[in-house]
Amino acid sequence: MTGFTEALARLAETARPLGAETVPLDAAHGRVLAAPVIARLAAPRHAVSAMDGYAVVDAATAPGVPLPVVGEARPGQPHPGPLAPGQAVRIFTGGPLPVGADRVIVQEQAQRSGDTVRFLPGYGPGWHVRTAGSDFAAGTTLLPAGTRLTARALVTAAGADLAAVAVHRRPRVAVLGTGDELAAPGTAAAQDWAIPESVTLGVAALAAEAGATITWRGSHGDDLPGLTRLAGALLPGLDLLVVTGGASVGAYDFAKAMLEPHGLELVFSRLAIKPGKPVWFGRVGDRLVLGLPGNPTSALVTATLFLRPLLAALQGESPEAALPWRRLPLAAPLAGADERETFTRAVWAAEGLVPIGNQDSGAQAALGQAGWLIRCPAGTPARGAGEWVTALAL
Ligand SMILES: Nc1nc2c(c(=O)[nH]1)N[C@H]1C(S)=C(S)[C@@H](COP(=O)(O)OP(=O)(O)OC[C@H]3O[C@@H](n4cnc5c(N)ncnc54)[C@H](O)[C@@H]3O)O[C@H]1N2
Ligand code: MOO
Repeated sequence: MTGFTEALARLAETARPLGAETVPLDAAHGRVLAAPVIARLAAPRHAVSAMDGYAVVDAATAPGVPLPVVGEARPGQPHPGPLAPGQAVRIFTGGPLPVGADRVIVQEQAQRSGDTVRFLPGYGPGWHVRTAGSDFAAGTTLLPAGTRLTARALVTAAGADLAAVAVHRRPRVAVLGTGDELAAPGTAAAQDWAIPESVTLGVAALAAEAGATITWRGSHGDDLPGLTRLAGALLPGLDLLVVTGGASVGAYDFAKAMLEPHGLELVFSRLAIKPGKPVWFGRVGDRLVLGLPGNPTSALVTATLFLRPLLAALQGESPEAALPWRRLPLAAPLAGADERETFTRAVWAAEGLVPIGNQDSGAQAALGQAGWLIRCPAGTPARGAGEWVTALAL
């Protein structure tokens, strides 16, 4: 069986970034840059005031000495002329510093009387000037390619005076659940032996959160010819097909078999991880296919561990960035791992991580509570409260 780290490496090698498109900044939130953001102008463009007050020539200013106020500077509206030593200009935050001025004294330290102003003793020490280019110079690379555009990064891109950015195309993803027993949520109670089809909803939501466009989501019974036809219909419009269930060794596990007539080439199959042993990944031509177990907890844990990095790689982002492991303390004992690397579901209590009591890979109630996954490499012994572990937010 293949280990977790090796499986992730093979997945990252197989997934090439999708092509680029240009989108306006309004539509760029959450997208991954295909080209760097380079500043089209400097910020600030000119020396500006950082406070509301008076611009002066420092060497010609002293406490208590009245200075004539010769004009006003506001953001976007400079004082037209230069400032002579011994003069002051009323200035507001962001206003351009008049030529000749080198300092701003805040208005709380000023006494204005008609057209003159005098300053209180101890008006220093701040000069309150942002020099031209002190944030960034024109031509500076502000965000490298591969950056996901967060709310914060959008401010940087807009501040660089870009109207639009080049980003990788969103992966087109279909999520197909398999199983005769599956019924649409809300309809299972009325059918003998049916269970609500819960998994594709969560997997599709996780994929959408990671930047995918969900082109199709649904389920199909365990009928090999029907599944083969459905896969054939879905694949041409996709970058990635995610199949849930039918991944194990049972007589009705058709997830891989349905793709064989379409030319499935497996990259890995069966992993030394718990949960998630039946996870598999492959290619059908230039389409990718990821198989997740049908058990709900297994499916969502393995979607976190494999689908998130896969979608990151398809969007030109580092796959490692999709799994930000952290070192955190335990607040309760943690069982050890056998020969399979184990991912234990946990919650965060005030003092640290507490493993959830029900670790069944078919669980749905415990899955809804779990906020963390604790990673235990194969052969890790049991650990106690206060020890530190590697964990990932789910
Ligand atoms: N003899 C063996 N049996 C099993 C093995 C094995 O190695 N040898 N592996 C086990 C492991 S581990 C897992 S995980 C499961 C996963 O099997 P499948 O991926 O083939 O999943 P299914 O059999 O289709 O379903 C398992 C379980 O989950 C329910 N399910 C499936 N799809 C959904 C869905 N969309 N929504 C809600 N629930 C779903 C299904 O009804 C089953 O109860 O295999 C073990 N067996
Ligand atoms: O590997 Mo299965 O996902 O343990 O239950």
